[in-house]
Amino acid sequence: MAVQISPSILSADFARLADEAARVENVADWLHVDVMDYHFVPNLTLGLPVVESLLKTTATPVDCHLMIHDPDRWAPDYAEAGAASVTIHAEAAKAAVRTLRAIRAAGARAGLALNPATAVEGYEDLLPEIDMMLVMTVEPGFGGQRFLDIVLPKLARARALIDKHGGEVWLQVDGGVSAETIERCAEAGADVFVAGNAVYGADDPARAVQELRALAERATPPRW
Ligand SMILES: O=C(CO)[C@H](O)[C@H](O)COP(=O)(O)O
Repeated sequence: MAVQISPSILSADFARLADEAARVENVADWLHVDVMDYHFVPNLTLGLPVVESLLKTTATPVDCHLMIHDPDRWAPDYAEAGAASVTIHAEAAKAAVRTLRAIRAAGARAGLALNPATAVEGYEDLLPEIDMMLVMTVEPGFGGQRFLDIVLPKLARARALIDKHGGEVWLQVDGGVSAETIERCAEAGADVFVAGNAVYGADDPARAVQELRALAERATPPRW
């Protein structure tokens, strides 16, 4: 699987989202949109109406990460709106299988996110239901946090479980991903890299995406 970079608009200027999306168009593989509801995480960002507007302004596939209390209620709506990927949190979903199937039925890729303290082993049986696993390397809620390297062994275990399963499940990493940390994530087996501050905090976000991609490609084990 080729390395994919997903800039997080959490670190972008929310008053100029269309322009901010355009700064990485044709360079980034995805646009990562963090939906936070002030219940599942202690921060509030944006919801479905903003995502619907953003979808009209960008050609980059949108990767919605739902950090919300009730993903079972809302996740299918994001897929129906046109998000190409919708990720729900294992800690929040009460009907994960039904919700993941509803995301797929609406035409989007279905993702399952795990907080730093959530064990991947408890979710092995859900691998046939997902297109991507997201391993958080910060506590979700805010951009610009310090990368939690204690999560790297879990990332490697997730890679091993995915390889054992044998399906086409991508492994995404999110939180503190930067030029200093991305190589360790790639070595542990991640193939989709979310970066907020490292992209939108840079003078030239498109160049930052290219540099992150080059670092990840160089560090990706040859088996891909
Ligand atoms: O999900 C998130 C926070 O909960 C963000 O996607 C993530 O933190 C990106 O920001 P940065 O790369 O600056 O850490």
